[in-house]
Amino acid sequence: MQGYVSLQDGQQFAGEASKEWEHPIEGEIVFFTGMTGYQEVITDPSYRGQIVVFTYPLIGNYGVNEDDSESVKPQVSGVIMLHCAEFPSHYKSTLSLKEYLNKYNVPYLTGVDTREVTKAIRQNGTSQAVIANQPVDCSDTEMVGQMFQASGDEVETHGSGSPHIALIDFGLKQSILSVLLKKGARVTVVPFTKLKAMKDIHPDGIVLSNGPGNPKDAEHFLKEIKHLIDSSPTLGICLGHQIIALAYGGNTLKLSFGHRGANHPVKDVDTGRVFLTSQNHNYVVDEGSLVLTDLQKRFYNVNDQSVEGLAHKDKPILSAQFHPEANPGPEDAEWLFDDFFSLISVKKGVKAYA
Ligand SMILES: NC(=O)CC[C@H](N)C(=O)O
Repeated sequence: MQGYVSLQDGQQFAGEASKEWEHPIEGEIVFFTGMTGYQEVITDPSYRGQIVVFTYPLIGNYGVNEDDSESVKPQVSGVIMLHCAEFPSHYKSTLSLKEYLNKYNVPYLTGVDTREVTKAIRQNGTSQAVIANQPVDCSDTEMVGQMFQASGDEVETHGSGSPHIALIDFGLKQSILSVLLKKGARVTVVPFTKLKAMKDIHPDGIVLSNGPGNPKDAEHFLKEIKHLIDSSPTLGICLGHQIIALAYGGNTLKLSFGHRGANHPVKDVDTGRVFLTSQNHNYVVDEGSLVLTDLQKRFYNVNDQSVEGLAHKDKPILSAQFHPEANPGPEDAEWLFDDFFSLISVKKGVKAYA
């Protein structure tokens, strides 16, 4: 069955539809350049409300497994591929990608010239788009804020180790929780809408998670977040990093087409080291706005020089626009969690956590 993805600027791209849809499906269209990692991308809550174009021509060749999801179900609004493997091959695979997407009713197109779509997004910027069985005029569709749909509802504690981390959930990836537990921490996940619970938690450190949408959607929570992180070692990841910048008086801007992939080079201003990172973001901290704040640039993107992380001038606060928890992508930046744990130990006056 014929399917189309229509962009807001009027461009349309044809492919094979996964089924006949009752209604057109809207979303913000973005592209991901990694060769692998489709399961993590599709289930990452930061992609909520987005239609993801996979630029690598063959997707789904190792299937979908029980271990690699970043949340309990797919989060994307739609998927655009050139080829999607019918017969995956991997010892862990339990479903083909098509079976998985169909199981959760996620609309997808195959047979689309994904590189042409990517060129269109690169030329005109990220925009709203529509998937349907016919070309659609979507010039007046508007982006819908997703932050309130992506985070969990309950305050939950995992593990029994140390330090005790409060992980503020804006739509968190399971990998952030997994890395913290792997490093021995006890983690209390606190939905960002339940910050009042923090008064009974007394964590040794705070992690602000990733999440979907515009960081400015969290503006009503900034005062409370600043109050919490002012007195606690803090690590912000992706949306969490952007929220730290906003909380301390900085600004965020929208990139033309975002960074999404598994090989984005980042330079550490402190050490001069360059390392490869996993990324997924539309927004960045406006470097010029940092002069008005007590934050300084700690990392930057080697490709476009944009801000990739911050450190507070006096307080134990660190942040990364990239994903130190990887998944998908390289684990080269996992040491950032160790640096964060060191900030906690210094604050507590002990040598280091295991
Ligand atoms: N992965 C994330 O946390 C993404 C942050 C934010 N939604 C952005 O697109 O920039």
